[in-house]
Amino acid sequence: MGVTDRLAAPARETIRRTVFLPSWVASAALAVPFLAGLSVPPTLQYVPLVASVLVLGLPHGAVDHLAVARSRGERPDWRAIARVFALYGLVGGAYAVGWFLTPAAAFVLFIAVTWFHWGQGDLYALRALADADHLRSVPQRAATVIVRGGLPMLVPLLAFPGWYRRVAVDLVALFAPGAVAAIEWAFRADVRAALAVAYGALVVGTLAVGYARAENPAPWRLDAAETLGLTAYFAVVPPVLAIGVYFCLWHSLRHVARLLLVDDDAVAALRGRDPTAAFTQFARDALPLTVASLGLLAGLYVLVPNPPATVPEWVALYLVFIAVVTLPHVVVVTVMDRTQRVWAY
Ligand SMILES: CC1=C(/C=C/C(C)=C/C=C/C(C)=C/C=O)C(C)(C)CCC1
Ligand SMILES: [Fe+2]
Repeated sequence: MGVTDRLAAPARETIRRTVFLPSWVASAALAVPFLAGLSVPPTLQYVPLVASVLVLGLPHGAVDHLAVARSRGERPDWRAIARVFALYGLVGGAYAVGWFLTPAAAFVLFIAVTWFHWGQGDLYALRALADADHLRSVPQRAATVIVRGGLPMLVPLLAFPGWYRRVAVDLVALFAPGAVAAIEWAFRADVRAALAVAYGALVVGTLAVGYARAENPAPWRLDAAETLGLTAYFAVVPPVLAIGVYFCLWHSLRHVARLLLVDDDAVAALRGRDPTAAFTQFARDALPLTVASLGLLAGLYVLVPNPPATVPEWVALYLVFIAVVTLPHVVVVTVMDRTQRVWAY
């Protein structure tokens, strides 16, 4: 792997301690009390998602304009930056129009894209940060992407269909209040049961093949423990809260680590065991476009037919905005996957 090769052992060790540990501690710290019957008022459950506007979540995509060039070992020049801006304008712009025209289909696409994207993020982390050697073939890696992405996108549908539906309604109702009718089928008990069986079989099958192919058992154990741990997490923690925390401390933190590892100044700081300096470097890079995003979010507020009034509706508007920027973000990350040889042998 390109990334692994460039990295001195101490830098990788620092990354693991600052990346894996917080995600495990946060998810366990939430799962255990909910397992014991804790309940949290609905409005409070939105806090992590709201925080993700500034803390890790939105900012993790705000350095996309620098990321591709850096992952190639180049300094981003204006041409490279302009290409990413054009990508965002074209792909994000087209998808934004799609939300206005067919909000229910746009919502389904949002779930599908996030499913793939959060899965691909975990595949990178397994290969580059956890040194997984058990994902030897493309089908195994594709299955891992589906398994990992399904944890935040499918398990909440199985465990909390009411919550899931409520969020879907909030998103599409910004554009067309009745539009959720088109996706009502997804919340039916028989559909969810079929999805649960198929997904369960895929999880077991993927982990079993990985076990058989693992030379080094430790990364496989990490993969299995994360997969089963997150299954429990998304099965017991209400989804808005669960996804809010996962978005910041799992997906985004891992992606920020990936970005640090292609930034020479940040790598130097990590080598010196100074993660704070490395993360400060990231914050500086991410600040301008995070602020610009808030301006675009305000623009979306003006444009939607039914502007938000309550916290859940504001979060719905934010999620639509996230959807629009996630599509080009996935293109950027997929290009990084290629340069960093995440799918190569
Ligand atoms: C909040 C929430 C949902 C959707 C969240 C999504 C889809 C978030 C995507 C975030 C992205 C793509 C971030 C960028 O990396 C569900 C599943 C409808 C269920 C209920 C709670
Ligand atoms: Fe991402």
